Order: sequence, then structure tokens, then C-alpha cells
Amino acid sequence: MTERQENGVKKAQVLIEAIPYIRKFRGTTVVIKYGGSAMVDNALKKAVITDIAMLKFIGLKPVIVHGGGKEISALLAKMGKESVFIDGLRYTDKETADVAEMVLSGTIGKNLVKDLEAVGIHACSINGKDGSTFISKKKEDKKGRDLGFVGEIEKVDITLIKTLMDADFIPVISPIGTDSDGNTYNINADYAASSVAGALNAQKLVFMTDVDGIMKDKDDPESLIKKLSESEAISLIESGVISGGMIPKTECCLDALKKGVKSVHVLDGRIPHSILLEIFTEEGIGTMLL
Ligand SMILES: Nc1ncnc2c1ncn2[C@@H]1O[C@H](COP(=O)(O)OP(=O)(O)O)[C@@H](O)[C@H]1O
Ligand SMILES: CC(=O)N[C@@H](CCC(=O)OP(=O)(O)O)C(=O)O
Repeated sequence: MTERQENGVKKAQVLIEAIPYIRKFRGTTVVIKYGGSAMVDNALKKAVITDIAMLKFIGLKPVIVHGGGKEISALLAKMGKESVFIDGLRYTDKETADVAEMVLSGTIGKNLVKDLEAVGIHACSINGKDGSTFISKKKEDKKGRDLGFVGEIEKVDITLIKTLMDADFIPVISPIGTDSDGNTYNINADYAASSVAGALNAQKLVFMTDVDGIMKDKDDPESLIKKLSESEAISLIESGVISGGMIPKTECCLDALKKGVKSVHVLDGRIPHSILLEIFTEEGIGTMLL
């Protein structure tokens, strides 16, 4: 065989390795929490859009829940407003809630739709106010501090999400909610993603972050944990191996599993095509919780 033919065979082998996974996951729902570097860097953004398009074209049902914390902070800074975080949640006064809605729903959601439509995938962006998708309430802080208009989701009404999916649109969901008094709530995107995945009874929930996955030593990528059970994850939190921002993320993973999601994946969004590598290869690329 010539070198060109050998390369062709290698490409075919990659496709063949994916067959059992395509068979297993066709027709199932995959919720993707999109954020971090993969949302800021243009080349990575393109890779994520391609991956999501690929999932859709081969018959999976992707649903996107996106973040945008850095972009909200940047606009607030331009307005001369400092961002204040309380245990990872942005203190949200009325003006900040409006800015969060504008950035998340007005800019990021619509741009994702534009990028998906450009590769031939129908997409529609909504936030939790549309169709009363996120029935929310003010989030109470465990230590009694006031978080302002930070919301938590009491219930996800999946009617609109399902309607879009049934009509072959990828729902792109911004983490904004409302209550019966008409307040606008800013909701942490990880929490929103796990609530959506639970309500849809998703096969998979994928978190894109800026580290390799969950590690035994957070500064040593070689210590990546490839598979994690619920009980192991709890003991890693208790022993302090999982710390900082990875605590709420892991809690969201556990919450989704409890709500019936079959597996949850924490992936490095800095690696191009990490979604495809995780779902369609034997060795995966990040951490899978199940
Ligand atoms: N055991 C661990 N494995 C991986 N990351 C960890 C671990 N413990 C703490 N972390 C920290 O959690 C961070 C990821 O959480 P966070 O910054 O909130 O993610 P994101 O901004 O993507 O939502 C990592 O940058 C890392 O410093
Ligand atoms: C209450 C709260 O903190 N909301 C987040 C919502 C966006 C988000 O979660 O974005 P990332 O996933 O990129 O962090 C915020 O205002 O930053």
C-alpha cells in the first residue's frame, strides 16, 4: 500500500471504531453545557459547532445550554461595574440581571444559532422565560448572604424544548429564568444544564471546561480520572481532592445522575473535537461519571 492508501485506511478505522457508539446513541438526547475557552477561541468554537453538527447529522439529539460568565464580566467592566462572586455565583443586582440576559440570550445564544445555521443545522435560541421553561425562584445562600437576582430552577417545563426538537431544531438555551412576579433571574449555567438534562431524561450530559477533567491532583493532567462512580465522587469532594469550582460542577454531575441521566462527562474544551473523542472512541478523553 502507498502512504496515501495507508492514511486512508487509518481514517476508515476511526470511522469504524465509532460504529458501536453510533448504534448505541442514535436517537438519544445529549445535553451539552458549552462554555469556557471553547466558547471564546474562534478555532475551538468552530470545532465545537462541527462536533455538535456531526452529532445531529448522525442521529443524536443535541441540546445546548451555554454559559458566558467572562463575557458578562467584560461588559459590566466596560460599564464601570465590578463583578462580585459569592462562592462562584455572581452577585446580581437588577442592572446586572439585565446585562446577563442581554449578553447570554441576546448575543451568545443568537451567535450560536448563527454558527449552527451556517453549517446546515437548524437551531433556535431561547431563555428560561420562553415557554416558562425555567420556573425559578430566588436562590437562598446556604450561609444566608443575599445573592440578589440569582435564581434557582424549581421546575423545567420541557414543552418548548421538545417542540423545537420534534421540529428538528437544536435548542440553544440561555440560563435566565423568571418567576410568577416577573423577576428576571441569572442562573449558573452548570445548574441549568443539569436541570435540563434531568428533565429531558438525557442519555448524556457533557460539561465543557478548561481542565482535562476531574483529576486526583488538579495540577497534574497525568492524574486524570477516566471513570468515576457516584460514591467515589462524593468521597473525592469530602477528602478535598475535588475543590473550588469543581465542587459545584461535580454536584451538578451527581444531581443529573440522580435525576436519571445515564452518564455525565467532564471534558477539556481546549482540545479540539473533545466531544467526538469522548462519545465515539473507546478510550474517551475526559472524565465519565456514571
Ligand atoms: N480534582 C480536580 N480536578 C480538576 N479540577 C479541579 C479539581 N479540584 C479543583 N479543580 C479546579 O476546578 C476548576 C474548574 O472549575 P471552574 O473554574 O468553575 O470551571 P468552569 O469555569 O469551566 O465552569 C479547575 O480550573 C481547577 O482549578
Ligand atoms: C449566577 C451566576 O453566576 N450566573 C452566571 C451565568 C453564566 C455562567 O454560568 O457562565 P459560565 O458557565 O461561563 O461560568 C454568571 O453570571 O456568570
